[in-house]
Amino acid sequence: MLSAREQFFNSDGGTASIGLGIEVGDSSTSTAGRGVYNATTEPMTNARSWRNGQTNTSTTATPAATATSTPISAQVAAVKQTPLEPVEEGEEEVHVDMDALSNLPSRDPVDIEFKELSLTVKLGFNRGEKEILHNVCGKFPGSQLIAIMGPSGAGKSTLLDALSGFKTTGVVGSILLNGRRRDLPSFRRLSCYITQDDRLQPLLTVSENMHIAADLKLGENVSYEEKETRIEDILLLLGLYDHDQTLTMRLSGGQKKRLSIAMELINNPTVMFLDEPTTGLDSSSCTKVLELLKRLTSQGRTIICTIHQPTAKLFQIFDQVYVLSAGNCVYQGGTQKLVPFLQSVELPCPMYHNPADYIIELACGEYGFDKIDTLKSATENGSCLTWFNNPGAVLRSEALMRKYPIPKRTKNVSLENTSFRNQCSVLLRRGYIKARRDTTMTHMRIIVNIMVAVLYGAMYDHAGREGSRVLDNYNLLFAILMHHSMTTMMLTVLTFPIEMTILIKEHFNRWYSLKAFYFAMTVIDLPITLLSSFIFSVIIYLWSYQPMEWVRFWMFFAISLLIVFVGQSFGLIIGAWFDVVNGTFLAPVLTIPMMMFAGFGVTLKDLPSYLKWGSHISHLRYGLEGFIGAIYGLNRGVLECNEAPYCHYRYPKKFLEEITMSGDQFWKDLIALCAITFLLRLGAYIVLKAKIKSIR
Ligand SMILES: Nc1ncnc2c1ncn2[C@@H]1O[C@H](COP(=O)(O)OP(=O)(O)OP(=O)(O)O)[C@@H](O)[C@H]1O
Repeated sequence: MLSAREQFFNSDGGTASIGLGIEVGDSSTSTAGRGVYNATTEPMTNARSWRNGQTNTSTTATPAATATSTPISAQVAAVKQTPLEPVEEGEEEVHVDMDALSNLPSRDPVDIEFKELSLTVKLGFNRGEKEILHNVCGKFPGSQLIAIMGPSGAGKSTLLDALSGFKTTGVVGSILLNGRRRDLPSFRRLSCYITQDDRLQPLLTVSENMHIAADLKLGENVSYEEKETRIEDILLLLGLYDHDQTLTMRLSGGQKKRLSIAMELINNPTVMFLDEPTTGLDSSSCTKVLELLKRLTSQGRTIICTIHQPTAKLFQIFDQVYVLSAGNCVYQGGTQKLVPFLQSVELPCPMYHNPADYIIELACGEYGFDKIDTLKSATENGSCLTWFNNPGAVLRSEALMRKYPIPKRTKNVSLENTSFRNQCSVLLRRGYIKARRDTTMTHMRIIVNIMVAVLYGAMYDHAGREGSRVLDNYNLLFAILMHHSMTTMMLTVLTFPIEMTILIKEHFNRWYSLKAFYFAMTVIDLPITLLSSFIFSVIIYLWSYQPMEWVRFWMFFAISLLIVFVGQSFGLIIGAWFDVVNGTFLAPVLTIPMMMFAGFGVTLKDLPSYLKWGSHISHLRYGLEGFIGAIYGLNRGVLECNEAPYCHYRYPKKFLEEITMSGDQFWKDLIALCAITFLLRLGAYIVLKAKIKSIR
């Protein structure tokens, strides 16, 4: 059976019935002749009533048909009075404590105004630029829930990014906050940005996530009791109190969305930007999330969301709507004023048609592109305030500036709310909880190291002391290098992009500085790196019968550890800049030249002179040389020869000569590996910083 909308568009030019008791005319360009709302008709608020089949099947709009349906005003009142949708069968009941809201301090409203705002992006080398927003204007009054709507690709997220300050490159035009030019660092202190995808730590419980957020956002000066009270209040308010011990990864989509909001509410932002908070949620969860946001505006918060195509019921929850079409504004004003606006431009909304759907259809150009121009000129690309709920009450810039002055920026004060020391210690705590629970990163690393060591041990049993198996031992040392280098590098390449998405959100919302993140990430990984490398080294060293001298073992372990660090740092650089797919391709490809320059297949002496430089940058070369120094250097004595009648490399010196290594380069190799690790770590930090900058 065709939906009402499909029937509407399937009409073949003449008068067609849409099965709702409405007659429609030529559906392609004109609305003339249709049943339409007039300025005095209230918009339909509960689209479900007709979508669920409570429709009149007669083919003409009759007074009787409308009289039998619930009066629209009654539906509006019902929607407005019901704080939460009744819980349907099988649906989780959300316990919301409205009193908790009163414990959150109120805020002076922040009014956002933008004028002649354009945003241009670069399309890449030699491919020019593209303007996404075209001189749009607008005004988002304080204490309101505002929807940015529009067809896909209209520029909703881009506008949100520009207004929140998430994107600064290519933005031209002015953005005013309570009449004053936006000072981005000050504004970031007042606002938060909640991304469309829930970038949450999956292995932490709701309570742990909230405590980490509180410790990072409120700092040491707020007492533990105060933080507890605030967390409790917010969890009660958002209906998450009963789930505080649930792991985040086990939460439903709606709960995750609410947790994202809860975590940002901790420091009570005045302006909240949410990118598609309803995407992926069922209609009941959508309503709950939007109603919660609506409640939050009552304390002075301005909440701006992008939304695709809300149902009539969701649309009604918003105070104001800003509709974009291909980077231009086609409507700005109250949700209740949309129908009268459409009528004023002679594009009346068909009766029983969700006005939100209709304006999107117009914005898509479904009724002709000339209609988009009409709408754009009627709204003056966002400058027109006529359709605001109460245009007379919208304060002018000068009045706003006096009434609600935005706190000025204090020079040389960092953006984060807490000290570097506090950020590091909280991030280390979070890292510790994650490491304890993360079976992939922690347990598997240990298990894989044990398994590979056992496998190598079985294959190269006795190779370390036997004169006839020196070449086998040489192969083993190179295989160990490859294991240390590749496993850690690939693990980082695969896991860091996920961490990166969380970092981008939290860093933008001023939870911590990049330095603190980087420091904590480096430190938190040390114990597991040390442990897994140590276990590996002990097993393989003993099983392959390497020389039983402490000094040689520590030399062997030191080189192993440094190779792990180099591999990790290399993985970090790749993981910070590239996505998983490209990173997985690039990491092994970049390792191959390092292998070639290691002096393993082709001795260093035989490398062509024009390729010699390669051996100086290859960490595998220093690793191999260091291993050889540890195992065959330090004037090692004559090897046993039990497994063959003739042992060509019984004298280690002979072997060293053959592979053109002196065996006394250990300290040089150690220093070179330390230097490479340091440079790569520094490089990874710079790449990470550049990546974050490039996104913005
Ligand atoms: N960095 C970029 N380079 C090139 N084009 C871009 C870039 N960022 C955005 N765009 C383009 O700008 C337009 C608007 O993108 P935006 O993500 O703001 O749309 P949207 O309205 O939020 O869409 P959706 O609802 O589908 O998320 C799209 O055509 C998109 O392809």
